[in-house]
Amino acid sequence: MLTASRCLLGKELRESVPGKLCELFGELDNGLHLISGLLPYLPIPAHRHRDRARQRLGEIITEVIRLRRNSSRGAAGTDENNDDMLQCLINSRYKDGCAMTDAEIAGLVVALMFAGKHTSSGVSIWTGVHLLSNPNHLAAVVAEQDRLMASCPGRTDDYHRLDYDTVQEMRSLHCCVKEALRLHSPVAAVRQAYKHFTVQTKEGKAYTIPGGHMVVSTILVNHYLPHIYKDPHVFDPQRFAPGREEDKVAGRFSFLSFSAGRHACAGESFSYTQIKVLWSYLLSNFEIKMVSPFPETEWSTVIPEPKGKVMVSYRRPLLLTTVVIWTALQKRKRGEACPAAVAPPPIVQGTALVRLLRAMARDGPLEVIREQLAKLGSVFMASAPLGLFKWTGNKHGSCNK
Ligand code: HEM
Repeated sequence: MLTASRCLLGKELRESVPGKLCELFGELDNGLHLISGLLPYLPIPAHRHRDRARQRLGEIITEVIRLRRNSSRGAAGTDENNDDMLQCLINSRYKDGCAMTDAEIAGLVVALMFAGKHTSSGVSIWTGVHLLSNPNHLAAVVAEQDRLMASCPGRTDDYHRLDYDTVQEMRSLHCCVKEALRLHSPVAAVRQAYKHFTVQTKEGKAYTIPGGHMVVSTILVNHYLPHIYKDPHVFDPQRFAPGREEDKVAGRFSFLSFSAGRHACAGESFSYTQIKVLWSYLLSNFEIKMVSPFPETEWSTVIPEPKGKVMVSYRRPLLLTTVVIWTALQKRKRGEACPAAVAPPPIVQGTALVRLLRAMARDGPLEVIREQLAKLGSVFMASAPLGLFKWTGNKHGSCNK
């Protein structure tokens, strides 16, 4: 919700009313029952709450649109400071040169937020569940994170800043998200046939779809066809890697999670980026283990999410390391005795120094940390086999082990 609201609705709403937005979108969710598909305005409490929330959302968003339109640059429709979807829609023009009304814009951004909410969160959870249950794939993704973070262009100023290009390079993580999508596609594609047409099965049997009929593409069934996907029930992200590319085996309709054709999902690229940013952040900062059993699928909801709670345990070794060493640095600065040895947990190994600086950079400007290190004149030594991380030898001579 937070990343989507920043990208789609803009920084005003992301920063000023994030809790309120979550609550209002939650009310929209609660108004989505199976009966809503048949009788969307049935006067039941869930629908009343939904409609009230929609109205409130409309008011909040149109207020932002009004402020932007009235601001000097917003009035010209070219406010480059607002790099979000809301501003794109404000700036857009119909073919006859007319701008969209505030109500149209508000309706579109609410629809976009809603289209991506459960789909992306469901796939994020499935991606995590599969990754945490497959140590080999998890190790490959973590190694990819380490490699890409080490060469991320933003690292000197703010080591942890992810940029768009780096996210696009996360091939292993991308394949894992795609494989989670294949196994747990959240949406079915529904189309109306305008004129009759014939389809043929691979055995050569022909079926005619009469014009006017609704056609539901059972994406999940397609994704488990063994002549397209080898061992279709197995989580195997490598099936999308060069050389195998099973998502192309049956032509351009082999992989259908985002549907296809003119009305394919408009948010495909955004979803991948969002889910990858989320897992990149979690995997770079936490050691996570799944402690609940592999979840079953909840088929009774509109979007099949994991049934029940998925429980994980997590710890933040970098933070611990940072706190221990940062505290010692501060003591040193004040001229107090510092510990003879600092021994963070065994997780601190080969890339410890890089990771340490990265973690420290989050607590304060890197310049300050560099200054601290220079003042101290310390040498950090990573002792990988023992998992110890010590500092030694400084010009004051009091701390040499
Ligand atoms: C993992 C996440 C997502 C999945 C699996 C997904 C899947 C789909 C599918 C299958 C359709 C086509 C439905 C049909 O053919 O009847 C669709 C349509 C659409 N999606 Fe998504 N979606 C996701 C995320 C998003 C996001 C984040 C956005 C917006 C930011 C979005 C915006 C849309 C829109 C606007 C359409 C309608 C396109 C049209 O009718 O022309 N989706 N999505």
